[in-house]
Amino acid sequence: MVKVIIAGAAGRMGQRIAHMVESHSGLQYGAAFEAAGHPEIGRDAGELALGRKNGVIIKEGLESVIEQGDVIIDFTFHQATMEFARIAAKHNKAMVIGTTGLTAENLAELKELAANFPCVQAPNMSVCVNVLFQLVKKTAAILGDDYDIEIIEAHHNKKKDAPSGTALKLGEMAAEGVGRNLAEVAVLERSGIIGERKPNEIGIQTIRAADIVGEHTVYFAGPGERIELSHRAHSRDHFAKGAATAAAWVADKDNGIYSMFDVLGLNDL
Ligand SMILES: NC(=O)c1ccc[n+]([C@@H]2O[C@H](COP(=O)([O-])OP(=O)(O)OC[C@H]3O[C@@H](n4cnc5c(N)ncnc54)[C@H](O)[C@@H]3O)[C@@H](O)[C@H]2O)c1
Ligand SMILES: O=C(O)C1=N[C@H](C(=O)O)CCC1
Repeated sequence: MVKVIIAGAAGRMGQRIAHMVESHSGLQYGAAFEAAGHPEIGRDAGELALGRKNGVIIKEGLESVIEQGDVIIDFTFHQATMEFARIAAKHNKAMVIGTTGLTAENLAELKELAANFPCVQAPNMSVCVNVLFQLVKKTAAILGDDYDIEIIEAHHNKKKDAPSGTALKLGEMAAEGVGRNLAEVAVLERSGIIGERKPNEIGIQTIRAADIVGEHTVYFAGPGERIELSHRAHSRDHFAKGAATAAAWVADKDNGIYSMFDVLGLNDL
């Protein structure tokens, strides 16, 4: 049985991950922790997330629970994630990182740290979104340079990072498909007299509203017609289920960075 430590256990994702860990036959809810000063510290994590006590008390900080689990599942905030990755590297504990908003510097440091622990890192852990990533790359490769690529994402009004990690990954996959570097062609905002659209741009636009769980559409628009590839999340459960699947998968892997393509066997599509 793989024992899981849930970071940010009182958060929106932390609570849904508790359900998916409890219902996974190979996982056990080992420990839970929250940020210093969080009002749920000291509370039974099961009572909070599952509606029944499970004896896992929400503690303060990762160091206080690091020996109580085998895999840390982290859906928190990018600076906290990096702090946890440094601790995981020190203790050789596996990690599943779903937190988005990691900078290029964060990702470079994570890659170095992962020489000391096995780590699955992905901006979206849903099966359908990971299939969509591959479909977008294939579609971009088939249609080529004659089609304008634009991405729109919509999320709830509590989300802190923009564009979403998923939208950025969709942009990367589309860019790969047409042989471009997203960092060179991404357009994240348009306002004023901006002139005509450059043919190689990949636009990514953001909507934040109410309780939208997560929606992404990629446009491939040519003269007189377009394809729209969309994913709409109905709940957070498919992200949480993906995180649980990744935790069970990564527990016995060699040190290094893995993606959900590795976990789901989607690399060779
Ligand atoms: N990869 C995916 O599939 C996926 C899916 C959904 C959300 N996310 C990402 O997960 C992250 C969290 O999303 P959310 O909606 O659950 O946010 P949230 O704000 O509801 O939860 C985050 C939790 O982390 C806790 N936290 C912050 N700093 C901490 C620290 N230093 N130590 C311990 N706990 C800390 C907060 O107190 C909070 O409870 C975001 O980056 C989001 O984009 C990823
Ligand atoms: O609710 C969020 O926050 C989500 N974040 C991820 C992202 O930024 O792509 C995945 C979808 C939900």
